[in-house]
Amino acid sequence: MPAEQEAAAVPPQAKGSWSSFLKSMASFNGDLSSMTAPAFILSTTSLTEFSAYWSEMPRLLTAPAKEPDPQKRTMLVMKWFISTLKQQYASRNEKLGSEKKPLNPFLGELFLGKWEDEEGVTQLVSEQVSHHPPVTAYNIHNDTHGVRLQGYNAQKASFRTTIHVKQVGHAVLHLDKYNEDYLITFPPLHIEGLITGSPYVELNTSSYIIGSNGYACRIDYSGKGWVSGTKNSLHATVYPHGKEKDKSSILYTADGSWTDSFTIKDAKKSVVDVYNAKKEPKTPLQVAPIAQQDPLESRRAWQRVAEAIQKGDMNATSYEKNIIEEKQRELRKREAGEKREWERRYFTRMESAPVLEKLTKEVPGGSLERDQTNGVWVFDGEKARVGGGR
Ligand SMILES: CC(C)CCC[C@@H](C)[C@H]1CC[C@H]2[C@@H]3[C@@H](O)C=C4C[C@@H](O)CC[C@]4(C)[C@H]3CC[C@]12C
Repeated sequence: MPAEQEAAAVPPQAKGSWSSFLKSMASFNGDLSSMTAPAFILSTTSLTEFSAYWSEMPRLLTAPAKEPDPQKRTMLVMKWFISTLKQQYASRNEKLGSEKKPLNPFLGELFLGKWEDEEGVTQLVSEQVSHHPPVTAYNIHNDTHGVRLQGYNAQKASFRTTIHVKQVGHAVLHLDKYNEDYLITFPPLHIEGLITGSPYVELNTSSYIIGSNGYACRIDYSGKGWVSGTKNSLHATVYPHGKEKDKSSILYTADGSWTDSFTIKDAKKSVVDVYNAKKEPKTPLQVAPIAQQDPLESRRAWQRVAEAIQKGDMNATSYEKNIIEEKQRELRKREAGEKREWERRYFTRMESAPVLEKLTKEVPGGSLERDQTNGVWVFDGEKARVGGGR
């Protein structure tokens, strides 16, 4: 990297703090929440909000529920999943010019909202169910089409020339009409552009979608690389369980870019669909005005921190963050004294999860990794009915 190109995107007054940040990464302990980043890279959005990326185009989420053929349904689940990647991994870069460090949610933090469009109402509940390690759980459901997505995720990071993140956890898409489940695993990622001060996410290796209908999908990710390759590329295949390596069993393929467009072909290599991420219309998420939100709701709880970050006032940011952290420490102390755990508002830790366990066995090297997510988390409909409110 030529010296003059180094940290080119870093504001002049932040060059010192960016190089200190890069140096501090050499002793990074893998805990993303404890990473102290310079002000210009801080986001005003909490990780609990990221759960909304799963359904910004409800039409694609509900499409599999309308398809009677199980192979095509699996292909439509694949199409929806790939369509969410741009929002999940590239939207901050596109909107803000670089990836940012999200706010680290506190235990019990909530993010609630809904999408209303021609698909009916699609409801979102996102809750921080664990602080050590940080785990976010979510439930997204559309009763008009009998579609439910629930999942939880944690991140395990390491530093080798850049930040590498392994995602732990999974999501399950359930279709009522076919009583079908699709286990979704998450791709590992790494941060590019760290040296130049304009970080962005690139996805690595592969992730899986395993249907209880006997079909599965593997998505391979590749990026620009040192010598060749194209940014944000993917190659995906749909195949019957156990036939991942058998080319003659491939039912559908998808090739292209998860930030631009990809083409889906059938077994005869005929084009079935071309998805263009730049043209697909999104439905805006509706979130209650801050004044009407529960005190645990993300935008209300972080309001003063977000204002301080926006002003670039680091002293006020630390002061306001400290108030939240102090309150959390007090709560944990009280719970320890009373020998009880924080009561999650919408989710419950499950001792046994037979459907998940069965589908996980179909993922090469798959395991539920309960110890890394403080348990297996499921949406608790009864809790939501009794105390969930909105
Ligand atoms: C920018 C850099 C200097 C700081 C590192 C920030 C780091 C903690 C952020 C960067 C990207 C974030 C990913 C994000 O791309 C998307 C998702 C998908 C979502 O479903 C779950 C959260 C996750 C994995 C974010 C975690 C925090 C990441 C790694």
